[in-house]
Amino acid sequence: MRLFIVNKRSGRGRGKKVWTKVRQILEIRKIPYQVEFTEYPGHATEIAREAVHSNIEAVVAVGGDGTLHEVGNGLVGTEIPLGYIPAGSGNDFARAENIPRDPEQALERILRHQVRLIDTADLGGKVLVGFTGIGFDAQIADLANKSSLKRFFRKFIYLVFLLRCLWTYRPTKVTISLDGKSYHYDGVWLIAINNTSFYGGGMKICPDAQNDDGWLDICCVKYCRPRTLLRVFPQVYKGTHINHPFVSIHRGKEITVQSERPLIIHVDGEIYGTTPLSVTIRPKSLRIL
Ligand SMILES: Nc1ncnc2c1ncn2[C@@H]1O[C@H](COP(=O)(O)OP(=O)(O)OP(=O)(O)O)[C@@H](O)[C@H]1O
Repeated sequence: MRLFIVNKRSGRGRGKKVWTKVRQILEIRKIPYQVEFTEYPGHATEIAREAVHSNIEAVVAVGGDGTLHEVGNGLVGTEIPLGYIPAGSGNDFARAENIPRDPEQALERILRHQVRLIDTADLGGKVLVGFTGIGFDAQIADLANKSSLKRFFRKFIYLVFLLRCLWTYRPTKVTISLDGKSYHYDGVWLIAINNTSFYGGGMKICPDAQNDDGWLDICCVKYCRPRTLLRVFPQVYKGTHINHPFVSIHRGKEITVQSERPLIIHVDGEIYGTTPLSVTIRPKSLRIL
């Protein structure tokens, strides 16, 4: 029996539509299932944690990267595999894992039940499944999520706040420690610490990141003027931004980020807190389908 954890609100209601389609297929094909709907932030983790003690063969997250993150947090370190049917607006984990956006095809992949072990990373309490952003990008995500203009601008809300923050954001001094070695950077715009290559709805911020190689990839953007950042920005969708001198790429297993002033952090697309941050890789700690 598979348990589906559905965030009906994900993707501005896409979660509900996707689940209706998945449920129809399960019923037509007489495939037994259980379903639980999330009612508040953190609920998906609670449901997944409880499922670990029952006779469930897989837990399937239906939602965006936030829902995947929460279910992953409930299953990490256990024998129960995580399936994913993307229904969010970003769907960066699905992009990295080549999980089809079409619910029927995504379900087909789950039913094949081919288990793969992936890395996660410990943040001291929570676990990162896909990606983390610190600084400029997290600030944009925070403002966009809180904004009442969200309904009006929909997915373009990030672009609106990107343009606004470009002229108001204050780059700062940051120290990144990687497995004991420290890098001091001034004028830092953002630091991404990624297990998978994508974030922000298709930005290939750490193009070489692989979630089963035992490493976390880091992209640090620093020392550049807003105009330059804006000019180079489209290249992040191809991953070619890494060739610019103001972009530094690193890899590490134990990473700490300290900054002159507290910087906002997002983890798998949801606001997590502020710096300092410590991240430690947990190799092959999550089973996925
Ligand atoms: N019933 C609910 N009401 C309010 N928030 C919820 C509810 N259920 C889940 N959530 C929260 O909604 C957050 C966002 O969900 P999710 O990431 O799945 O969708 P999304 O933001 O539309 O997609 P994406 O992250 O791909 O853009 C989750 O992290 C979760 O904490």
